Amino acid sequence: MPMVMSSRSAHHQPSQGDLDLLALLTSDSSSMGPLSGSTPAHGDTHPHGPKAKKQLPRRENPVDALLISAVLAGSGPVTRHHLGHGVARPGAYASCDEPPASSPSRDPIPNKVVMRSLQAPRSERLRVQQEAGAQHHVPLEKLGQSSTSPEPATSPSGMEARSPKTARSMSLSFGKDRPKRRMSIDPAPVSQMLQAASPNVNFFAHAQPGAASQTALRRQTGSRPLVRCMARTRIPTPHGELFLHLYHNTADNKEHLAIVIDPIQLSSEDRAASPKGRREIRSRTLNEQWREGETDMERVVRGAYVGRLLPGGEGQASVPSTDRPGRIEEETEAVEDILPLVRIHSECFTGETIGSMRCDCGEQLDEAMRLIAQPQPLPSHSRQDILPTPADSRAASPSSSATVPGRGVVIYMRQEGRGIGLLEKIRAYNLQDLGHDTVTANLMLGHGADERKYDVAAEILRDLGLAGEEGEGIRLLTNNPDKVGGLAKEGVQVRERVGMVPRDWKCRDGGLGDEQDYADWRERRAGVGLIGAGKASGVELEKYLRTKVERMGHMIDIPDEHRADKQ
Ligand SMILES: Nc1nc2c(ncn2[C@@H]2O[C@H](COP(=O)(O)OP(=O)(O)OP(=O)(O)O)[C@@H](O)[C@H]2O)c(=O)[nH]1
Repeated sequence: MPMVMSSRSAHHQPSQGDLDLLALLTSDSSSMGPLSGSTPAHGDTHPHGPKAKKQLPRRENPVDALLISAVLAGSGPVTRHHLGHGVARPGAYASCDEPPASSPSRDPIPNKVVMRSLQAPRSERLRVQQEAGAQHHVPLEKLGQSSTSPEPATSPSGMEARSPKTARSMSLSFGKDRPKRRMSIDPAPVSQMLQAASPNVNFFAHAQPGAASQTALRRQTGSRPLVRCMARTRIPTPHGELFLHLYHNTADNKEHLAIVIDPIQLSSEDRAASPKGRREIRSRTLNEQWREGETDMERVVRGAYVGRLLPGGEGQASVPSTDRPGRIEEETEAVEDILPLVRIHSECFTGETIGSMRCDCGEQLDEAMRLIAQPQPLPSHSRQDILPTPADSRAASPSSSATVPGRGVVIYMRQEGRGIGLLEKIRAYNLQDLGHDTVTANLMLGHGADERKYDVAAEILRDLGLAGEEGEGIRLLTNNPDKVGGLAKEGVQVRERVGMVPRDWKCRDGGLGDEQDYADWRERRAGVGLIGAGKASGVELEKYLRTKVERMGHMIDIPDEHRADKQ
């Protein structure tokens, strides 16, 4: 109901209209006639006549007569929206449209009913909020030192071995001119800054949306796709701590991953036990400065730090050099070291997540991580006939002086179903249940036997400094000749291939000893899912493995008892 009150007299004599209105509103009757003698409402140019309302709608809610009286006795033209602050007294908020109470144009009104608003208008509250925010706000450049300052030419090598000239200690909270404060003290501006810096879409799509521009990006680098490590974080696993890296690229919209096992980055014991001159496995694109004025806090949150982060964030991590991250510059003499062990692993939801035993993908992922994390004999001490024991794999540091901490990476490619995707793989499984093998099922669905490509994986290796262009090269964990050829074609130096033997075959043919070894394996199971778990086995797995060898040329010998002609 409109509550524009009739004009009031300066002495607060209620008009007849006011009294009529009061009587109407407080009356119990539902059949009142038109108001008699009412004066027009404020601003209303139509006197009561044929056009005037014959009846006012019945109010369902009881009306507080005292409230109405108070308004009538009070101030000037007021709507109910302004009711709360229309009657000014010092300390209350004045009517929005009227001059302030101190204005000489306003007459003091004796005996006015005082109605104080406990809440300021929204605009006023926002203004106060902003002022308060500004007082607590720390400029972005103060949130950690800006990364625009020149980096030392030398790069840090790790948390304990770092020298002051190679690594600059970092306060995660504030600049040097302020006393150190924990970053949790002031979360609001930090989160604003981090949210503004968040790359929540594909980096390359964000930078230049559209397929055409992605093609243009590729042209800039020849035929090679661009990759960028968007973030990295430490993950503790049954195989030790590792760093998970997430990549964007220009070739597809998938988020490929790199699981980096490089214990010297996190453990001083492993660093001491490693050959001098061992280079940390770090992403070049992650370590780069991404924009002018990027703060240390932004870099830390995306994982571009050296060392280990601790609660409070102070004193342990440092910002890496952007030119040659992770190298121990003081070491000039080349010292013999193991080559990084690399696995290019293709996503397999069924095998890795729900424990399918149609394939050995889950076991392979676990086995690859286990093998990379194991202490390794130096090449000159290499004893191919001795396989490390499960006890070795549990040990945090090398079990003998002839071994050094392992290192390497699993590149986890989102190429589900050998590149055909999960939907098509599920359909292929139904064909397999009808008796076809994995290759035939793919072909029947109109796919290639294997549709994977290795260009993005090669670029990720290059980004991690593992493509071998600077002399090192890798050992590749695979039985698949296409992987070796695919990476070599992309310029990766594969110095050695290391076979992946299914655990079931190892246990049975004595390669790992006997069932007792397998029992040990099960014992060390500490993770959830298949990581840290045992072996996959079963008739369907046997068939799958045989197909890989017999139809896809995988370079592994089928044990006698598993050959089809022996069954
Ligand atoms: N299309 C199809 N893909 C499968 C099937 N079983 C597993 N995969 C996929 O195969 C990929 C693993 O590749 P494999 O050929 O088993 O092994 P590989 O990686 O080429 O070879 P290795 O390096 O020796 O292990 C994963 O992407 C799985 O999702 C299947 O029956 N059909």
